[in-house]
Amino acid sequence: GETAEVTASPEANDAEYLSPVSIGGQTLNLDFDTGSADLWVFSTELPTSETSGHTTFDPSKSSTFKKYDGATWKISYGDGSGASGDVGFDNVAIGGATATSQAVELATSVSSQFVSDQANDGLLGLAFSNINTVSPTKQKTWFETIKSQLENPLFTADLEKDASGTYDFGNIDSSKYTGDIHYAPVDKSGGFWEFNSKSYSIGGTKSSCTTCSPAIADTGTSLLLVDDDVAKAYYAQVDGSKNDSTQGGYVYPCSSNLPDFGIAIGDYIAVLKGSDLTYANVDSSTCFGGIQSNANSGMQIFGDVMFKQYFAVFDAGNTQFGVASK
Ligand SMILES: O=C(CN1CCCCC1)Nc1ccc2c(c1)OCO2
Repeated sequence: GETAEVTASPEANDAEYLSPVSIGGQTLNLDFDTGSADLWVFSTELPTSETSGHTTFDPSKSSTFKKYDGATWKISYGDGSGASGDVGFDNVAIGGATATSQAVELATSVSSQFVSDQANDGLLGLAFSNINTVSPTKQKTWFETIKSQLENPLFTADLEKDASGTYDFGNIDSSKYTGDIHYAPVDKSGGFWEFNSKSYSIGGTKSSCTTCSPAIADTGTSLLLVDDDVAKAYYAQVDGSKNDSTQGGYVYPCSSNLPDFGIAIGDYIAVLKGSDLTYANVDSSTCFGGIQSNANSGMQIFGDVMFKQYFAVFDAGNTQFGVASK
């Protein structure tokens, strides 16, 4: 069976990580997103006013591209961004592994967030295809298309703080983590890599929260979006912190010593170091937290803030998600 490895390069503030993907021989830099299941790209079908700075996929230049007549797609993300367009099939290669006849969704419209993010040429969804948005027939993700060719039906994420990391497909590279991998069973019925998270710790003090929302492992989200009462409890321990609506969340003096924050991945508490829980500067003395409220959306979203501190295994063979120290 095959294995494949690809670099994941951070944008400013580690807001997102981009990886090179070859589609019909054309290489675009895509955001690998375990929180969605559409593979869509900036394309020559977009208005040129919206493609400045982006690499666009040109189906007319691919000898292997096949149009999927009548199929369309339309996606919107939790941050309010979105895109839509039409569909075709092509050969899609990542790190030397090629999925043939992979559904490739061509954008004919993208929201302003994507127009202005010139490093991002589209998304590669790694969630489950029951949430793919192609109509009239949902399409498989790249991972689902290639899974049967892989040595093992899994992939791993090793994202780094202000440095390039890797995604690996088909194998677990033991040089990338230390100690044990701690797994939680995944409920994939909602389409996400979803698991229970019924406790947390702040500065080493553990709390159980039987009413806490389930969590998803989401490489496409920068931050850690936790239930509102948990975010409140965390920042109650940070002097001078406040939930500032103009900044869009909790801010505090950059001189603060942030407490460690433990998140439950099933029965395992992964402790995130407080020293790595600041996301960005708001100004020279005010900082924006990596932990933010999910506004009680009913889902906790464990994004890149977690992946930068823990090696992650997305195991479709056993429908489980695991983390290990690194
Ligand atoms: O939207 C995303 C991630 N998304 C991945 C694809 C690119 C655009 C950003 N995350 C997200 C998920 C839930 C949210 C949220 C953001 O803000 C409030 O709730």
